Amino acid sequence: MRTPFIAGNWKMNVTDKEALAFVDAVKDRVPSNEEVESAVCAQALSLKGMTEKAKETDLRIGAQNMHEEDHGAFTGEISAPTLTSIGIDLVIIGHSERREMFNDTDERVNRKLHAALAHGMTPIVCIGEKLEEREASRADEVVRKQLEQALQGVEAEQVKGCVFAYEPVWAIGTGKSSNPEEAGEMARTIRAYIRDQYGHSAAEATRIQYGGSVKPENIAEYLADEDIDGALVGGASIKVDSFLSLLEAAQ
Ligand SMILES: O=C[C@H](O)COP(=O)(O)O
Repeated sequence: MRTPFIAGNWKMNVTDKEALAFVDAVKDRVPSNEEVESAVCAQALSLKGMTEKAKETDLRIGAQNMHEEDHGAFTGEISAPTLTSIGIDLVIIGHSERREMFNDTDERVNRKLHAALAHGMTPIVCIGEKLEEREASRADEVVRKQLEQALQGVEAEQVKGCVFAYEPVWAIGTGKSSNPEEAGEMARTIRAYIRDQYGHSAAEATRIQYGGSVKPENIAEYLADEDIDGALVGGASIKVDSFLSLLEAAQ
């Protein structure tokens, strides 16, 4: 039985002051990790302060991205050793916005995934098709290829600790959520791929989130599917009440 995992991805929408106030407001109200795991992924600047406030609570703080190298001349980037040194062990990798706007190619996603695993971090690996790919009936093929490339050289034991977020690009921030049946079918495609490549126990341990216009009103429909183990939520994770409602619906 996989514990549901609800992660907020605030993108660039929450200031440091707001981020700290959010942690203060939710930290004693999130469910226990045995029931639902909860996390928020914030801008890098806020991570240290948030982590200090969330210490000894069941709210996990994560990064939205990191560089694949441990150090070097990469102005403006943030590394896994820097993140782990302040207690961050959760990171989103390959979000479609980064794939689209910041050159996160499949190859870089793979390198970032290796870096996260090498530093003992939990990666949330984002995969998902664009609208034209779904309309051309290529969604499965696109997602399988993203998975195959992201996981090059990753061992079965490591796959167990990965979280995969299926986020159809056309459903992100648009209010047009994927219907829960289609999202469930894709979660099964992802799990079947992992079973074929890495075996039954990796497939059973891996958690698969759905992301794309998830809200308190629709999250239960996704979580009702036995292959959807949580959600990666953008807009609806920013307000305290909305975030807590998402967690409540997952309990
Ligand atoms: O990472 C989260 C996704 O991009 C979904 O964003 P959204 O819930 O605002 O559609």
